[in-house]
Amino acid sequence: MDINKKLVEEALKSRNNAYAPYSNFQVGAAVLTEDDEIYSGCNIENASYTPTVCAERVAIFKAVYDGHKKIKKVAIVGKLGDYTFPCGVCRQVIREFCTTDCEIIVIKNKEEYQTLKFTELFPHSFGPDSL
Ligand SMILES: O=c1ccn([C@H]2C[C@H](O)[C@@H](CO)O2)c(=O)[nH]1
Ligand SMILES: [Zn+2]
Repeated sequence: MDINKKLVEEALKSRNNAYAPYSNFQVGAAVLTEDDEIYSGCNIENASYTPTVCAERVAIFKAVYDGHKKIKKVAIVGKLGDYTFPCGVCRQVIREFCTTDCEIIVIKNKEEYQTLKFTELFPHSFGPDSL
């Protein structure tokens, strides 16, 4: 199966695991590491609100914990039928671990998704090489 399609399916599946009783906005994400492993995540909210973690960061942190520090694709699905783009905090976290040609896949549903370059989404960023 086409890898983008596989990431779309994993993100959609992960969305079902969202813990989002406060916003009722369920999000799923799937990332592809440089060595072709897939890690997925969902958003996990909190009664105190600020500890909430987005789906993208859950997926990325799982990958990094397992030793995969380079990510070449990130797929995201929020409200079905709409494109959901990563929030600012997640863009910065993606920036930390992305490859130079990293792609973002935003998903409307199983059949409709679009791909964009991460640098298009987050130009002029501050990253590890800025220090
Ligand atoms: O790209 C996004 C945008 C929002 N959220 C989550 C955070 C919160 O739980 C809910 C509403 O903002 O959606 C994500 O997981 N990823
Ligand atoms: Zn986020």
